[in-house]
Amino acid sequence: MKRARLIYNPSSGREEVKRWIPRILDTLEKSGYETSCHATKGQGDATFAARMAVERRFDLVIAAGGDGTIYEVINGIAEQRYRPALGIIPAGTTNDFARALGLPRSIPKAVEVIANGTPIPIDVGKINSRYFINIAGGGALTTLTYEVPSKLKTLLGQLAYYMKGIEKLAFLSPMHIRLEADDRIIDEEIMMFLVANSNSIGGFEKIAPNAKTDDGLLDCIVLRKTSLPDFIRIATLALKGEHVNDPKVEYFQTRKLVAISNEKVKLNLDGEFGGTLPCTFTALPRHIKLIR
Ligand SMILES: Nc1ncnc2c1ncn2[C@@H]1O[C@H](COP(=O)(O)OP(=O)(O)OP(=O)(O)O)[C@@H](O)[C@H]1O
Repeated sequence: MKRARLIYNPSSGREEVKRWIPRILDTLEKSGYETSCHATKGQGDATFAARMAVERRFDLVIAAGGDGTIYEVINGIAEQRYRPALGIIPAGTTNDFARALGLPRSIPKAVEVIANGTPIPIDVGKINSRYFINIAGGGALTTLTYEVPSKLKTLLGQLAYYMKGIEKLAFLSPMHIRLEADDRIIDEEIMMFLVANSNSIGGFEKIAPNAKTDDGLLDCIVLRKTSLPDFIRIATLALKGEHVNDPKVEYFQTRKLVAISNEKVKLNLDGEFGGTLPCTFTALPRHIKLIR
């Protein structure tokens, strides 16, 4: 039998994944996987567990949780020479990456996909010595995702993010950042920059409309200095993917992006705190095999 390691975060989303474990194990067994489980205990544990699964040569690693759990699992696998196939069970609050890939958001259906799907290569973003699979960013509002307490997400789901977003709007301010891409340099005050591997970010499904998870490119969105009303107007356009034509927005694709600032710009990697600038983003083309 093939061997699978299920790494699940019992605190993700509405804390539902635990009750599905017997069903998950049963479905995987029927499709030929002998599966063992690891429940994460806190920050960094999913990375550690994924690294162990690589060392022990598992055929498949399944990340069950939110985008933060997937991020941690990716960071345990991406740097290794042997990289098991990856399965995703979306059990978080926003589940951006699962949404971008069109994976079912119901836990039993997602397990069926893992049991019967095929491994497809996908790109991974590298930033200094860390990895991200969906989205990275810096500047105003990008600290939002890791500032929302887990308990509030359990209680309110995605609404918890919107509440925090509204609270943070009052403190919106630009930062001077220099961005060096393959074909351009932006060196000015900006509100935020995003570097995307997929088109779904924070529940907005058209924020990087040309992004593909296997094109070896990073999709960058830069929002220039704006007033609060302009910011809200552009966020509204972003719901329909129309923000990319706005003069305040620069949208481009690149293989590499260098970001530098004299200010303390915090980075967000797949929703988690990822250190501060300076940094270099690169795309690792088709680096991980994802079952879908
Ligand atoms: N047993 C645990 N108890 C509390 N927190 C945990 C536990 N295991 C992992 N974590 C933390 O959970 C965070 C990741 O949560 P995850 O992204 O999976 O779910 P979420 O935050 O509900 O969903 P989303 O990212 O979609 O909003 C990580 O910061 C990790 O450190």
